[in-house]
Amino acid sequence: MRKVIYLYTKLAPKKHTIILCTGNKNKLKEFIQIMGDQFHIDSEPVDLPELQGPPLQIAKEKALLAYEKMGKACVTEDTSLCFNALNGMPGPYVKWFLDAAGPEGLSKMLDGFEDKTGYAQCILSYMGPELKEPLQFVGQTQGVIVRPRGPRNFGWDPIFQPDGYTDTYAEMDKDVKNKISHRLKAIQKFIDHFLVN
Ligand SMILES: O=c1[nH]c(=O)c2ncn([C@@H]3O[C@H](COP(=O)(O)OP(=O)(O)OP(=O)(O)O)[C@@H](O)[C@H]3O)c2[nH]1
Ligand SMILES: [Mg+2]
Repeated sequence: MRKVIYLYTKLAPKKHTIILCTGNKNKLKEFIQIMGDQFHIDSEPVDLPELQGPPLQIAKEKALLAYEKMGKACVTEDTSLCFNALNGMPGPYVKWFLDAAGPEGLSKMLDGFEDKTGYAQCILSYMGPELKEPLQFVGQTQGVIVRPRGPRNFGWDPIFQPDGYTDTYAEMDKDVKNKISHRLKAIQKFIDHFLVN
């Protein structure tokens, strides 16, 4: 019996726990779908103030605030939707644009521009007691901004159509989004870093 238990713990080692500080249930869901097989994801729904500035700086401050609040190693995520015709805006401020204008209004912002291209960006930040500054992992997916198509349960998913696809993020199966998304790419870099270090 002892041998069996030993073998079992060897073959099925306990998953590492990652604490994700986010108030966004859809982000959490995607984290679990993407990395739930490899890690146990614990979430803390802390409402963190977000400062103004370049995306990496905003994400860094968010990670430091989360770490200060939690008092232990944790992960935060900051997501941007960037329009090339607007030199990257609304970017990290997309949440406020969405709240004010909805997906329609957001897509109409590009009506006066020929260039409808843009990109979704995820900055994953990890801060722990062994670090002076957060580690940051950036994932980007290029695409075009379209009029809303598909379910409206997650942010700007209905107006973002990734390059090489005819569906918006909202129209595609979750499995497909999670294989090409900005979030997947940032998580992949995060996992690669911790696997080699
Ligand atoms: O269609 C979408 N597909 C996505 O994959 C996605 N990821 C985030 N978002 C939205 O973009 C804003 C980012 O702001 P954000 O990073 O500050 O997030 P948040 O404030 O909701 O949560 P958090 O800061 O507590 O983690 C918020 O409106 C999010 O709802 C997405 N919308
Ligand atoms: Mg936020």
